[in-house]
Amino acid sequence: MSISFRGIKTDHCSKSFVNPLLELQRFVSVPILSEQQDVFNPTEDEVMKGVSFFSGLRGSSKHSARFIGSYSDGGELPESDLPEVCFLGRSNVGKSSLISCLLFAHPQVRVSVSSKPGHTKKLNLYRVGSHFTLVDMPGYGHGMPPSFQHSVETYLSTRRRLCRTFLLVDGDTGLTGTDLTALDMLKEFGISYVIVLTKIDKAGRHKLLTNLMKILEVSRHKAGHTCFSQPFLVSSKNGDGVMLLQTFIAYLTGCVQIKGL
Ligand SMILES: Nc1nc2c(ncn2[C@@H]2O[C@H](COP(=O)(O)OP(=O)(O)OP(=O)(O)O)[C@@H](O)[C@H]2O)c(=O)[nH]1
Repeated sequence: MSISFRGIKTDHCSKSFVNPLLELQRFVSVPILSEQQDVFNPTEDEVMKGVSFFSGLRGSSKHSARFIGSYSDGGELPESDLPEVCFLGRSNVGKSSLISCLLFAHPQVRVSVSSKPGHTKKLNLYRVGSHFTLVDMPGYGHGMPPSFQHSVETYLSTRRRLCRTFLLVDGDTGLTGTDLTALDMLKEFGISYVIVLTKIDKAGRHKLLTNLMKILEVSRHKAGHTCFSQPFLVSSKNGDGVMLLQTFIAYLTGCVQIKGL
């Protein structure tokens, strides 16, 4: 599948229609992803459909997003038949900021963000209409709550409708030792996941590319088939990559169909 993609870039959180991975590709002569690897490359029309699920507008019907609750034990979450995706990563990597950006069209939903690592102590659930649920997890590493391991492992091993885990890695810092431990855990649990590089606005192009290539190499060797081969690159500060990620989540949760997939 070809990876050409037309990006219409604006500096607005909900309007940044750009694939930062392909922007980076313009500066390297070798393909970042090989021809054989799966690529998520929706058309502009498909992106608009995906984004409409997040904005709450779908055809003539409207829906809203809401906060469901906070849970310190991964086994205590309310049962649901809706598909779910969760966001895992080091403390301060930008999980809550990304969820806030994904739910940008719903200012009534307050996602608490802090510059202090370890701010998110519980699993926080957000629901978009009656379509899917987003789960913000506590961060690992600095400021990690004592309940982290039990809570997150219970969640990952028991959640029936978990369709994908997003493992967030800081695009400016790159992979850390704790990220490698998280990759091992996901592999051990057989969890399907996708890597998301955050804070790409902070990283210079060279650093971002170096960190991205390292992640691709490690995920190829460590993760095998449980890791989706295309990482997503995002900035919650300027919205780059967010619409593409919204579309991917809408696709994973069965809300939109993407031609060729
Ligand atoms: N420049 C930049 N800063 C970001 C971005 N995303 C998050 N931040 C900042 O990073 C800090 C941590 O963001 P959070 O979203 O609270 O991170 P978290 O992963 O939920 O953190 P924990 O609660 O510790 O697990 C905040 O100061 C954010 O403003 C981004 O895309 N770009």
